[in-house]
Amino acid sequence: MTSKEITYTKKELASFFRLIGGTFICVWLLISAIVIWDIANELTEDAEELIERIEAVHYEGRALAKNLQGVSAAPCSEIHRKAMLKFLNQQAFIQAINYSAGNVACEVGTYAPFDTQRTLHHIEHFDLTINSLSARPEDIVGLEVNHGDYRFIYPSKVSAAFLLLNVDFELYFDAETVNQHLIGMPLEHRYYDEHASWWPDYALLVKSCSSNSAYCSILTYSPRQFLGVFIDWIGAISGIASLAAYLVYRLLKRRYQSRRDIGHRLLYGLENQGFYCQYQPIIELKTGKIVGCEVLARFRDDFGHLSPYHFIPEISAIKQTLPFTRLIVEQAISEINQVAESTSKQLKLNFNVFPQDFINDQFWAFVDEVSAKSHHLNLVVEITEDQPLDISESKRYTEQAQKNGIRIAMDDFGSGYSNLLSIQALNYDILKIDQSFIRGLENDAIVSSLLPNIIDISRKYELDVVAEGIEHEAQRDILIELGVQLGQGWLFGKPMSASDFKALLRDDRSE
Ligand SMILES: Nc1nc2c(ncn2[C@@H]2O[C@H](COP(=O)(O)O[C@H]3[C@@H](O)[C@H](n4cnc5c(=O)[nH]c(N)nc54)O[C@@H]3COP(=O)(O)O)[C@@H](O)[C@H]2O)c(=O)[nH]1
Repeated sequence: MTSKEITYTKKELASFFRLIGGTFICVWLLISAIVIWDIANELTEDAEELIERIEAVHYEGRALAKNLQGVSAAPCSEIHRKAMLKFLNQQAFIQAINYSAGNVACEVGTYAPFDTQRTLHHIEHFDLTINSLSARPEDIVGLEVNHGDYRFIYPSKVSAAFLLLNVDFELYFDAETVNQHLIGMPLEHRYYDEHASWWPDYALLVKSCSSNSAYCSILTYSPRQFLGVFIDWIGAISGIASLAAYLVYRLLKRRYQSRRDIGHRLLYGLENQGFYCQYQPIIELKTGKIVGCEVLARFRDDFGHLSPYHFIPEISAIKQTLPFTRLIVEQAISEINQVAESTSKQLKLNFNVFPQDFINDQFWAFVDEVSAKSHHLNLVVEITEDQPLDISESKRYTEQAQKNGIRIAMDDFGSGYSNLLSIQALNYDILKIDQSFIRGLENDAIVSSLLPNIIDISRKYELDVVAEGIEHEAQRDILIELGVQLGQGWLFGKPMSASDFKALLRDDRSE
């Protein structure tokens, strides 16, 4: 994985999930609008269809009645029956004609007697009788229409037209003087008996009136039906959305976890200002004068700070020592060169190098390049022998660096692999005594008893000595007595920002 792929922080994850939530709500609102629009469309079509059917029945019955009234033969005579049969054959819907007046009765066509009859209202000399209109189409027997002494029987498929899908409807006659309910559920009575008053009567209502006649229909979609459709949609969408959200969550979580991994944090930090510099003053012990500083790298990101003891070995493990050192040194030179310039001082700038980079041409090419720009600085490369050094290789680079005015310090002398052989072979300029020798110096700690010998060695090899980790004045005084020229430690200042270091330099009255 490259560092470019690792881009998720806690904040980014939160905004990502907000985005998913927002998208989900928007999609849901859009779908809701589409569903409502679709249901309203369907209702309108059904309402219009209902009107068309009732008009077709109305006109056919009316025309037939007119024709039959023109037959002058005696009711139920042979001629009358033949005429009824002839007219019946010309009808699109009517299935049977029944004549009944006084004690004369006859019929033509196929006619199944109705079990129950519900007579609807008288409209324009028309009596509509719906028989067994029920919610189940297979129960419908038919539709019976009365006109004077004639009765027309329509087949069940015509009645079925009134049983519109799954919606509540009302068909009514809306003439100037009459407003007559025909079939269906009268709107004004709907739900009032069955439901609590807070429950709305309908969620959607569509009205359609004929342009040829006074028939009108009203179709409504009850809240329950509406809810049912939504629940189906919610189920489907939520299922898909939950699955998608879960997959995205897994993906982000995996990335987030890998992002928390220290190696990834450091890689990301190298490209995104995760590292910054602090400076610890280096002091001339006798005078207290600040002669320079050591740059110490720091790291922080959205997950918090990491100690150098934690990230330095990791930088080495992920093979980023050179890019890391370049980043730190470039930043330090830029900041401290400015400090030196503004305080008119020539300063030592000590920086640490990994042993594996010490024998790398690229590293030295970089040092040459930056030293040319650092006019107010004397660069000191500190090398820790926490890994064995290839002495013969290192010698070549040490000599070249020294020719270029760069001084070489052995860091943390007395710890790691640092040894006397290396001092002899590598021609160092400076020896930095590890702080373990300074700790307890004022109390005659055992390790401190080695100090005079270390100082003798440094004299023998003409090395400057810097004592690290000086915390107390007593330690400083003993070191001065032993002849140590330079030192650093909390007594003089903890690692600090460039601006604090500048302020410290300005306050330095030791000169
Ligand atoms: N290759 C690089 N190594 C680096 C770099 N920056 C830091 N380091 C190495 O990390 C180790 C830990 O460093 P740090 O936590 O910054 O500790 C240093 C000082 O803060 C600390 N110190 C200084 N004075 C005192 C003191 O009086 N008391 C006390 N208890 N601690 C003190 O000691 C560390 C000094 O570091 P060094 O002189 O280099 O030994 C450490 O090994 C750093 O080298 C980097 O940029 N590159």
